[in-house]
Amino acid sequence: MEAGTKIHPGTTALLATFGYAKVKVSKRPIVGILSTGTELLDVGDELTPGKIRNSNGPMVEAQLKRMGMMYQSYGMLEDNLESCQHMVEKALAETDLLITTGGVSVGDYDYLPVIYERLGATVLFNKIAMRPGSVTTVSVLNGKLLFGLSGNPSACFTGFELYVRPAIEKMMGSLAPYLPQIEAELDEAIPDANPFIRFMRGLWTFGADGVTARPAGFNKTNAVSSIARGNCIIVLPPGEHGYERGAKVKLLLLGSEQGVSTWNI
Ligand SMILES: Nc1nc2c(c(=O)[nH]1)N[C@H]1C(S)=C(S)[C@@H](COP(=O)(O)OP(=O)(O)OC[C@H]3O[C@@H](n4cnc5c(N)ncnc54)[C@H](O)[C@@H]3O)O[C@H]1N2
Ligand code: MOO
Repeated sequence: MEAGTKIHPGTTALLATFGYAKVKVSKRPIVGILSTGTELLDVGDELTPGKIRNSNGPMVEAQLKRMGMMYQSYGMLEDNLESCQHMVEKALAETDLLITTGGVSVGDYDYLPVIYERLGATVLFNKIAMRPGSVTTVSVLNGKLLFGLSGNPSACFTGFELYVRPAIEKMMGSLAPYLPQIEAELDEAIPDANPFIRFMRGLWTFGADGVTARPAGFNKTNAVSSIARGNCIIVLPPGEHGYERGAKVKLLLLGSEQGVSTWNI
């Protein structure tokens, strides 16, 4: 088996068959997660005016778990420059890479860009011509990557799958770091046009017409329900027109937790 091959039940069986009880593997990096925002409440807290429960922290943890990764959570922090900087420094010292959510745009209380500057981190990019997740920022300090994901849940989710996931896979020497990609037909029109490439939470199915896909519900950047219902990301290239039903699109496939109700074999 080639170095960089993922060990799954089939490869485990092959190794066992040929007498390999132990093999050399890549070390899994430890990932730090920090959610920022004065408006954030813990999952178990009662909602109060102007507050919102922290869904990004648990979501990113679950995205890492789905990849089989280990993580260290640094919880939530209010938008306070000193305490956020202190926590970023602590987290960087204790982990191999750090994911932060929120506070990365141009608002008065968006402190991550200032923290990167104060720490002397090299910003690799701080704007991407895509929707959602345009504010996704990646910097590097002493060889450690800092992923500044958007606070908006759909943008945070997308930023993880498009940028964090392949980076972690590469760190482990993976030969196939990107989400699997297939082609499908839209079974619902997406009428609005967008000058930027869009990565839409979608739902793919396999039926009489082959593989078809549709948006997984309300698809705004602040939406959480479409992340919950989606099983793929529909890639919509930029343009002056929307997409008709039947249009061919590319899909990036997410985990396969969602089964089907019946088989038609
Ligand atoms: N002048 C400009 N303003 C903004 C731009 C721009 O280009 N120019 N881009 C907008 C875009 S697009 C996005 S996305 C947001 C992202 O800003 P941040 O990443 O700094 O995120 P926050 O402002 O901290 O939060 C955005 C939104 O998400 C909610 N949030 C934050 N953290 C969590 C969490 N852990 N769980 C659930 N929800 C969370 C937060 O309450 C806000 O509603 O910037 C735009 N502005
Ligand atoms: O980064 Mo913002 O999510 O493009 O919506």
